[in-house]
Amino acid sequence: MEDEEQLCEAARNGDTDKVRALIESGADVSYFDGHGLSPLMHAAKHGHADAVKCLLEAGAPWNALSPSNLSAGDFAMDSGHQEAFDVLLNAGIQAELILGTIARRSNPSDDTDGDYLEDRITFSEDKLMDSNSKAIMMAWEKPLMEAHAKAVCSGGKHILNIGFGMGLVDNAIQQYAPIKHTIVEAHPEVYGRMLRSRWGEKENVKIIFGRWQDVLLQLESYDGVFFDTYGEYYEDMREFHQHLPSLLKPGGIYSFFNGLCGGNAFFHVVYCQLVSLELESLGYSTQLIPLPVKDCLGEEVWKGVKHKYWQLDTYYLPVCQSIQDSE
Ligand SMILES: C[S@@+](CC[C@H](N)C(=O)[O-])C[C@H]1O[C@@H](n2cnc3c(N)ncnc32)[C@H](O)[C@@H]1O
Repeated sequence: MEDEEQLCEAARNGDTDKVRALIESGADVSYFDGHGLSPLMHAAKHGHADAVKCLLEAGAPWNALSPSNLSAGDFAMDSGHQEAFDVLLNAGIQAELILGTIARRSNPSDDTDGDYLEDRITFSEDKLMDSNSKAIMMAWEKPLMEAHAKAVCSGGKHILNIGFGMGLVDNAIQQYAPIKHTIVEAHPEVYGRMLRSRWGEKENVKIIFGRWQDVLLQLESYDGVFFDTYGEYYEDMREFHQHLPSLLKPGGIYSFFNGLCGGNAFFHVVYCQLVSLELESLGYSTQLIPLPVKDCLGEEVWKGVKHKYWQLDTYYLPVCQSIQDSE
């Protein structure tokens, strides 16, 4: 048997001494066997936390995917192996904190947002699409947007929403009769549609047309802030978070669309933790409220949509507030 096949077998059996010896003799830790599984996936699937540690230390990629798009962390999670899961989660968080390989902008000149904002977009009753048939916003998210609106409106009557899209969250925010409801929208066609549907005439609404990055000086402090843009990266959201201390009043609530890595359950957990840690470093606590979404997401929803941006059964709605306020 090849060294790598032996490595998979040792990982599967939790024989850490053998795993170590094979690595020392040069076995490739990033090998995939005939089923497309790596030694790390075998160790994770069988809950051998020590073997998982050993393989990670030897450079096994924590985020490699099997042919069915599962990572080692998914295998540990699905089989209920908490210790192996925790080791992988920690490895994922550390790696993403340093490298940000999954959701971060890899090339600073790759300005997707710039392109998107110059694109033609298509409106229909149940979705808003970009020129590449990718969904900017979809009607199945309505209950989620209603829950976000409820959360951000619970802190007071001055509300800021970044990204109008289909106006689902803004319609829901209006139900709470805010004194002032500010909406920032950057796409000219979305903005045009807002004006045609008379959003600009509502007494309590102020529309600011432009990228949030470019209109920060026009913003004030709010009791509730919601962030949901499109065509941006995790890095942009992190940048937005740097402004929270001036955007959010004491006692205010912040929430954002939590679509981070919505195609893979384990990567999503990694990013939920990562964003919570990053917000914590800015002085905010994050509560993630689980909302089941399986029932509103049949296959037919995605007809004609190129990228299925959400594939998980549960949505975790973030509710963030200043740690001082929550104490
Ligand atoms: C996912 S949609 C928002 C959906 C909205 N939450 C709803 O309930 O319908 C994202 C919106 O953000 C806008 N957008 C994208 N980048 C932006 C930016 N940098 N600043 C402000 N708006 C932006 C897009 O044009 C789009 O209308």
